Amino acid sequence: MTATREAPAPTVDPLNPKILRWPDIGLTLILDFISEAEEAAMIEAFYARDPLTNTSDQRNGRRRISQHYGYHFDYTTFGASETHFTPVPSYIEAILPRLPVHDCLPDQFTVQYYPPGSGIPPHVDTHSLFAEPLYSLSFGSAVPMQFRPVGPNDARKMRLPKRSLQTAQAQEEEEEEEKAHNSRERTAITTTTTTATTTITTITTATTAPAQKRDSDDDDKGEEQQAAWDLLLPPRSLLLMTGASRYGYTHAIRPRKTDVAADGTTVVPRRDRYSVTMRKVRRGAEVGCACAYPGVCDARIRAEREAAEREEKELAESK
Ligand SMILES: O=C(O)CCC(=O)C(=O)O
Ligand SMILES: [Fe+2]
Repeated sequence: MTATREAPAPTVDPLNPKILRWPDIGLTLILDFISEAEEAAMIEAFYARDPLTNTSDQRNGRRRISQHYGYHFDYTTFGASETHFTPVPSYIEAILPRLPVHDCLPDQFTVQYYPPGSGIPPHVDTHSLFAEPLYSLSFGSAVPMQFRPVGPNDARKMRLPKRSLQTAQAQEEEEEEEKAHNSRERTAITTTTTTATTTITTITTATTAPAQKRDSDDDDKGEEQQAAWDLLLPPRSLLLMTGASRYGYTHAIRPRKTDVAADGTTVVPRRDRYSVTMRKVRRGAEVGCACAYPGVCDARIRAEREAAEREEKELAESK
């Protein structure tokens, strides 16, 4: 397993020591964003909707479970559905006025439960479909989130003609299985739907046969992986991703049952962790992206593809 560096030192807000910033990449972490009472209410609300009657199975299966609120994503129009809307629970509504970016309030919410051993594969939340600020509110227990600047390998893989569509959960299971088989890994990027309501572009791991020769993928992965670092997300903290951290970094939660503490030796068992991902869905003419990371920008990749198709058609017609 590749050792991961700790997050670079943040800038602490001079007026509020609970606000930590990484201004060069647009990342902010606000500690104690919600109270313990709010946290308890959120956990209760999660189980009220998903009683997990088969809890031991869930735990053994180490499956992430998602609940969706607000506007759903419509794959037929490639935009927000105006008809498919799940009312937003009051415990989420209550925190909206407290969010730091007032002119772009989220309207799509994913509550996720991560039993120990579960995670979310490295991904860049789709650029064109969600507005810039992405929020993740953590509750239940702390977990390290792994950030990694995207590299040429990510861009190359995102342009592979064949993309497999599978759920992030299925990928996680695959990852787990791969680990269990103790095989070597190589990277592959697929476009992934977490559910019918959100899209994330995922950089996932796939297995090569143990006997297979090392290829450039492995080398690329090694290089890119070297730049990865872990940011511990304490319970009740709010993470805000904008700029580079939103458009030009992957983020992931490794599917592990334990983590190594900052001292480098203490093994910390994972506990139940929950999060609320909050995004604003782009609509109509707002769908698109002009970020500084065309390599991993779905809007640019789509435009490239359309241009290539046009060219091909023109060529065929001129024959
Ligand atoms: O659980 C989290 O904190 C992050 C989830 C996430 O990255 C996503 O839903 O896109
Ligand atoms: Fe994400």
